[in-house]
Amino acid sequence: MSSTSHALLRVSDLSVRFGGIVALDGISFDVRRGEICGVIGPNGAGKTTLFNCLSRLYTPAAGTITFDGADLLAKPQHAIAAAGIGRTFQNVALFPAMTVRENVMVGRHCRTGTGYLANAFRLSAVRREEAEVRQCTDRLLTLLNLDDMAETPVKYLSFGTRKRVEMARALVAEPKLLLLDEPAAGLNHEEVDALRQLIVDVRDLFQVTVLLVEHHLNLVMRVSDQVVAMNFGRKIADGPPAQVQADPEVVRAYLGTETA
Ligand SMILES: Nc1ncnc2c1ncn2[C@@H]1O[C@H](COP(=O)(O)OP(=O)(O)OP(=O)(O)O)[C@@H](O)[C@H]1O
Repeated sequence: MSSTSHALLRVSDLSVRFGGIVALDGISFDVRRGEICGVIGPNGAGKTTLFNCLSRLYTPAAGTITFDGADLLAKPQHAIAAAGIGRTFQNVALFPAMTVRENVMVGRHCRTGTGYLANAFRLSAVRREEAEVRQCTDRLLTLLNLDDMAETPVKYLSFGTRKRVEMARALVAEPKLLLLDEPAAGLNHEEVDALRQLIVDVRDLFQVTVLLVEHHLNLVMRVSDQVVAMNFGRKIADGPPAQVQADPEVVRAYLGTETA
């Protein structure tokens, strides 16, 4: 089998324009199953635009995205989680007054099937489903060391711990691909170190493929199997971290740019 046949995600010739600005200019890359892929690039390179295409917030002007053998662009945004893509947000998007367990349970919503009427009458199928959601959630809280704070409202937790809760909420839906949007933003040095370990543990435990868009070069280089470097909407390098870091075009793109 060729290496490309292992691709869970294939981005081909993707282009996005905002008026006269070309935010993505024919970008292509594959992400292989079970791997951690980091996307880097200086400010304005197009990382967020790419991320927004993958989570179906934007529809590109041209190009295709194939996820798990199917056309991702044919799916509406609300069908993404059920299709097997989970995501976290740059500015943690949890319900602050709800407990850790409640926040994580919300993430299972896309895997539940009972409808409005069944819920209104609390039929036995609903009770069975609730028990199953609770079981999945508790298993995940244990795996991510969140047991002790299951009943704590999220607003009392540190930013680093909230990121862990967000990761748990994405994972409870059993995604095949986890999209992490600048997970290191706002974290201190020790928290970034813990995050690096968490990303590796999550990949190993859940056998999930990870794509992270990140400014923190040190984290990306240490955690990724593959790094895609972008500049001005184009891919300038793609390969193992050491190779991408040493690439003359990547060095040029970052020259004079703060690299965390
Ligand atoms: N909604 C928008 N309307 C107009 N232009 C946009 C929009 N979003 C992004 N752009 C432009 O598209 C280009 C790519 O931006 P994008 O935010 O994707 O880059 P980035 O790599 O994520 O940058 P940063 O690291 O600063 O977040 C930039 O020139 C940006 O100004």
